[in-house]
Amino acid sequence: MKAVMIVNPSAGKEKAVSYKEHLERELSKKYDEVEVLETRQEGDATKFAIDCAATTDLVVAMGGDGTLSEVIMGIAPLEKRPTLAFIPLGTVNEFARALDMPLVPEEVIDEILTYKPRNIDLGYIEDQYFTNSVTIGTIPRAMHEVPSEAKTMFGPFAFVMKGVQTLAENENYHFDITYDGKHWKGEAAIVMIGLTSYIAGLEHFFPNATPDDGLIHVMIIPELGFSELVKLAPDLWKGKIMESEHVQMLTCKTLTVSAKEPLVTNVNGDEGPKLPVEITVKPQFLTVLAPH
Ligand SMILES: Nc1ncnc2c1ncn2[C@@H]1O[C@H](COP(=O)(O)OP(=O)(O)OP(=O)(O)O)[C@@H](O)[C@H]1O
Repeated sequence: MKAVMIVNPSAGKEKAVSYKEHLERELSKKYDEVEVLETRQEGDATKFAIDCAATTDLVVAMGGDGTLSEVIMGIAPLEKRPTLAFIPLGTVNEFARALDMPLVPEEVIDEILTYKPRNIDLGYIEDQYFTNSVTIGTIPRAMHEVPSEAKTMFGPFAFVMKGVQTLAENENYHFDITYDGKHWKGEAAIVMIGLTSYIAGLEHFFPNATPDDGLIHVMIIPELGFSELVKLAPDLWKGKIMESEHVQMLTCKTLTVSAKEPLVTNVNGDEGPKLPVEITVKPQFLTVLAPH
């Protein structure tokens, strides 16, 4: 059996290289051959994943959510997809959180051979696969403006601070949403779309979502005045935002989103395609190693 490690040496405060040998040793206990490939630039992880897919049983992405997305972009379209594993070295690590993995890389490496294969859903937006979230509106626009030094210093909190600040700016967009043949039209500040319970590192965003339920979960958040925002913030932290009278929740398998305004999506924390977009879910599409 063969395993391939795809390592982004620049990820997570550049600690990837020090974990590399540890993981290689661990995988060698089970796999006859372990190959280590280091990325140098954007696109390498996708290319490596495509090149090795036909001849490997396991691909391990070692980096942040960006590296993971690149590996998934490589293997998802293939007919024969190797099993995927992930060592979380990024700032937010939405995917690891959604799968209940420890966020300490050493722990994941120590436990990886005990993890079980689990078939998880993938989302598909235009020509791109995603594991966790698509966000549209004020917060995602602000996410693209968070400087990388702030991400390094404050981690997910940097996104939350920027998000709350932006919500209070009172911007609204005119959305037109079709979901499984039904229709929603109205003004909103943000549309959050998730496959799992986590968005931007916040647990319980979609408390009922599991990574393999075959559903797209949607939350539509209207424009909020400062006082409403202050009232809503604790609910957001406690995972009770969906009980708020202010937000609208939907679940579906296919979704199209357009808006009067020229908005750009944020896919798993990175800039994604412009509206209009079509989003579908590919149920239990990818096999990943997870703690349970
Ligand atoms: N050797 C390299 N040097 C610099 N950048 C690289 C290298 N290899 C890959 N990259 C790019 O680094 C980008 C960021 O990687 P990734 O998201 O995995 O880590 P991160 O930024 O630390 O994590 P997070 O996004 O969670 O903060 C990827 O989009 C990838 O294309």
